[in-house]
Amino acid sequence: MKKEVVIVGGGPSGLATSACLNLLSIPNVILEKEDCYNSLWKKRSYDRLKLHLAKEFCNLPHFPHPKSSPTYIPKDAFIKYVDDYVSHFKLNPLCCKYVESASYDEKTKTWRVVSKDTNTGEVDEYIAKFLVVATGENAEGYIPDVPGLETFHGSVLHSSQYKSGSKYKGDAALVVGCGNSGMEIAFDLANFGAETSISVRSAFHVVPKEVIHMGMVLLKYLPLKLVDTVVNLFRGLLYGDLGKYGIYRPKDGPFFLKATTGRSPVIDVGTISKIKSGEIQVLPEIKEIRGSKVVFSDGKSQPFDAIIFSTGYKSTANYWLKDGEHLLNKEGFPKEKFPNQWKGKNGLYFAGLARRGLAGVSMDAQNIANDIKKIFQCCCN
Ligand SMILES: Cc1cc2nc3c(=O)[nH]c(=O)nc-3n(C[C@H](O)[C@H](O)[C@H](O)COP(=O)(O)OP(=O)(O)OC[C@H]3O[C@@H](n4cnc5c(N)ncnc54)[C@H](O)[C@@H]3O)c2cc1C
Ligand SMILES: NC(=O)C1=CN([C@@H]2O[C@H](COP(=O)(O)OP(=O)(O)OC[C@H]3O[C@@H](n4cnc5c(N)ncnc54)[C@H](OP(=O)(O)O)[C@@H]3O)[C@@H](O)[C@H]2O)C=CC1
Ligand SMILES: O=C(O)C(=O)Cc1c[nH]c2ccccc12
Repeated sequence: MKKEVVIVGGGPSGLATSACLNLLSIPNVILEKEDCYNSLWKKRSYDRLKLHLAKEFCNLPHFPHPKSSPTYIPKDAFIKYVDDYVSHFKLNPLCCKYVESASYDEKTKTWRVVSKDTNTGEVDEYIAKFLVVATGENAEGYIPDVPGLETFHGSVLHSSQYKSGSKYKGDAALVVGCGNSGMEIAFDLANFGAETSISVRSAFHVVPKEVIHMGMVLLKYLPLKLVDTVVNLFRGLLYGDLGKYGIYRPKDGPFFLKATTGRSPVIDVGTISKIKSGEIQVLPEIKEIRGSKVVFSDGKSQPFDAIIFSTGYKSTANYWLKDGEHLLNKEGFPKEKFPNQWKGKNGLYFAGLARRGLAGVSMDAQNIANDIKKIFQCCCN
């Protein structure tokens, strides 16, 4: 099948890019491997999830969140917002289309995209001038290779499979990893009456959402380092020194780290108060597993009924994008740094790989559509 633009991935990035292209009357198709679009939010996130950033920082292009919605939008309302986005822009993502490969043909100067229908096994081939990689930063859950994991007697899952703590009441549950997922899942488990522990490997920032909001607003007027100083001041006043609870702060500030490494500060949903009260136990790095016991880096061990690996995600763009090594690093992210990371070569684009959340998704979609429009006009005139 010949298409002008093939977009791989029907999450917010793919949908936003398609909407921007539709507005410029550029034909495009979205291929999504799951049986629904926006699958991360619909199928791979926990029940109590809310947007961590205020809604003004989470708009998709040309479609602000309704005035009536709360500042911090719950998961179901965000799913509805994306459903409304799809209806409003008359998007038509093709679901159950798993993209197996995409390669560039120098001779014809086109992309050849091969997809397989996950229901029928039918293979389709698309030939396109432009290819948009929109498979996301969170395409696959990552679980580290912990020695002895296969011997564990209890249940093991990744944070993307966790829904709620309701079935863990009374269980000893260990959360590994203290990013936003781990810290919120630990809070949820404790709320549902699990005996909860969290394993912490390195230093991280933890900040209340109101302080992050203040920081995001200040960033419009003040230099980043100054904003970090103000944020750290508030954080210190609100939490004090968390070192005695096993939580240490990185040397660089939260917004500096976000901008330079993409690592988000942890936005506290109440976990710190449960750590301070002893309801959640902080443990060091996990070293190995022996049956029901988990051994930590300080040599101590404890039995657990369940381990929830909240150890992050992997981009999978490298798996299916052939000869992408010169543009993608081995983690599957563009080598080019923000703000130039969205544009590849030969009509290749990356949407949603800037580590800047939904605001980054929105910028990428608009940049990509406008760039394609420019090239499209040149070719057609
Ligand atoms: C738990 C969680 C909470 C988050 N909360 C926020 C937040 O509050 N604010 C914020 O700004 N950001 C947040 N993020 C960041 C998140 O990355 C964005 O919200 C958003 O979902 C990114 O959209 P995306 O389309 O780039 O990626 P995704 O939503 O991951 O969509 C990618 C799509 O590509 C599909 N796909 C993958 N591989 C293939 C293939 N080979 N063939 C076909 N289809 C494929 C996937 O099935 C998926 O549907 C959160 C992330 C997580 C994990
Ligand atoms: N409501 C919201 O808005 C939410 C947003 N998110 C966002 O989704 C994205 C993914 O978040 P998340 O799922 O938390 O993943 P992250 O990548 O942010 O965090 C992963 C955590 O796992 C740790 N880790 C990784 N490998 C190991 C290992 N081998 N041993 C021990 N610890 C390890 C990391 O520690 P180390 O620093 O040492 O590598 C880190 O603490 C982020 O951008 C996050 O902000 C997530 C949840 C909710
Ligand atoms: O939820 C995330 O991880 C995001 O990437 C959203 C985001 C974009 N910029 C930020 C600055 C501080 C905290 C979160 C974000």
